[in-house]
Amino acid sequence: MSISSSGRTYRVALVAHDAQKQRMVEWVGENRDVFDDAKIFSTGTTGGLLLKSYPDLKVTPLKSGPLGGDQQIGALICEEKLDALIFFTDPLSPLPHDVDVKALTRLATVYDLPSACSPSTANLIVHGMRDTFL
Ligand SMILES: O=C(CO)COP(=O)(O)O
Repeated sequence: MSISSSGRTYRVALVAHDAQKQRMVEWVGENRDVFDDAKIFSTGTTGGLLLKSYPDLKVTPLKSGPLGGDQQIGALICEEKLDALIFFTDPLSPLPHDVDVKALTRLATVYDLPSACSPSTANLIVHGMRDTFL
């Protein structure tokens, strides 16, 4: 059964910091039933890796995170063009664009967008996606 069988296409942002990128690729692979027909927005490097592993996914890669990609995803949240944000963050490394990361997660809260910063919480969101959209 496809995600759009409910008549709606799920719109999700998938973002991962470097130390979490491999986990993100694996996690998407584990949840292909949810993502096969979803409209996916990603920061540049994350999106490139997802497309390399799964060329048939509908991924729109934006700018790389440190070059404004987080802010582009934040803009999509403000415009209410996303249904969820899955952002595998790296809590153990300093980042040059930490303020952008904070702004992005803050906007997800401002707009009460379902969001997850780790795989276990992301699993709960895809569980909900299956219930709502499959
Ligand atoms: O830095 C990021 C999010 O803050 C991710 O960006 P990339 O996917 O371009 O590495």
